[in-house]
Amino acid sequence: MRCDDAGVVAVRRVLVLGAGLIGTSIALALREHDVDVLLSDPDPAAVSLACDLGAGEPVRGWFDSAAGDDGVAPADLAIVAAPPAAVPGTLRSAQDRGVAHVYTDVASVKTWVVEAARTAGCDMTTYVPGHPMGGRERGGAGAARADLFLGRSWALCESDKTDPTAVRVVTELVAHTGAHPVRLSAQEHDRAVALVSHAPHMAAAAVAARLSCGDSRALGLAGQGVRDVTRIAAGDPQLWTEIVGYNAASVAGELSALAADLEDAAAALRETGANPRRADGLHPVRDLLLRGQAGQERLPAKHGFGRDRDYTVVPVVIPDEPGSLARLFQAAGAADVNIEDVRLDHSPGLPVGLAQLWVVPEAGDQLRTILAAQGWSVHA
Ligand SMILES: NC(=O)c1ccc[n+]([C@@H]2O[C@H](COP(=O)([O-])OP(=O)(O)OC[C@H]3O[C@@H](n4cnc5c(N)ncnc54)[C@H](O)[C@@H]3O)[C@@H](O)[C@H]2O)c1
Ligand SMILES: O=C(O)C(=O)C[C@]1(C(=O)O)C=C[C@@H](O)C=C1
Repeated sequence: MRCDDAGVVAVRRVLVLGAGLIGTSIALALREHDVDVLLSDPDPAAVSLACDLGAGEPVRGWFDSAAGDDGVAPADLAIVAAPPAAVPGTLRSAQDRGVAHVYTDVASVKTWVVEAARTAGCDMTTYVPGHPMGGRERGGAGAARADLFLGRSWALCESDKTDPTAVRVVTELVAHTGAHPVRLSAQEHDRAVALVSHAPHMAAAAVAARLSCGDSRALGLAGQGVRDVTRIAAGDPQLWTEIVGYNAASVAGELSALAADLEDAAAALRETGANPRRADGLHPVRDLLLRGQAGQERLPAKHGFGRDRDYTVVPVVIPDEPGSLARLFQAAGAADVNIEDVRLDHSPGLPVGLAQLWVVPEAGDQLRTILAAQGWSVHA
């Protein structure tokens, strides 16, 4: 790490402890800034996949060479990217071995993690508790993306014990990922994420859980609405049980308020079902819908100074038959267009699906023209 006269730090070497979705995504973003990244994980397959994806180099064995035992200098920063319950122990062990000058974590809950770290005897001066507000419903290194945090908020929950240089180092990390640092206390953080992340996750799970009772004909009618509302319900139940369990009181409060709103709406609908002519019967329903619309409008489009990487989406209707997606990819490849991302929507029973190809804007028109000329059903 270099620190100039103005106190600006340069992070050169980072150790990522936990090569899953978040650890590998951070590593990929750091590699784009030529930061040296070492990766470690109790699961060797996770490290191997992350390294193959270009996220960095493996630390030999679990912590081996980063421990300083064999003369390797401590990293500028160690990032604990493990599930919340594992953070305090991993941090303490890393600090005991002196693997880095500064430490941070990415756990989705902060009050419990910080208290547990303190109780475990961690050095709180070099530790900056953090939480990037970018993620996905799929875990593991295979789901990692370098741009996962672009334009997102990244909570930093330092205390008055935290060394200001440590905060500067972690702020530099956040800047490398394209995220925007938001400084707040661990308690403020946990109340905020109960509202904007943890309760929404439980609500999505509740909606998705209803689908497990639906018959397949009903599910066959599913459009984009239910997919939008339930996307995050695909997240890892083990991880999310930990997350909401460590933020229990705040999440419970949000869920009770949500349940009360839904119960009011259900009561009004029951009443309307029984007395369809009562003019004011649907007032609670309309009120909830209006408040819902107003709440949704209050969400900032994106936070911070960064802009999401611009992509053009090319929607193509493809037949639901073996090899059609492969042929579509081949056609894009032959047109020399790189597919940055792909989304597939397909309702069971329908003979076609919708493939949405994400490409850089300058390639969009070219891809549309070439695919259409080859007979693909390309849409605007
Ligand atoms: N998934 C999200 O959208 C999201 C977003 C922001 C923050 N987070 C937080 O990031 C952390 C990691 O979540 P993820 O989604 O990357 O999960 P993940 O399952 O993709 O990866 C977690 C990795 O941690 C490893 N691990 C387990 N115990 C460990 C230990 N003691 N030391 C080091 N590594 C260990 C696992 O082997 C796994 O590879 C969690 O604390 C989570 O709360 C998740
Ligand atoms: O976009 C998603 O898939 C997420 O769920 C990301 C999300 C969230 O916004 O709630 C989930 C958990 C995190 O701790 C941070 C971000």
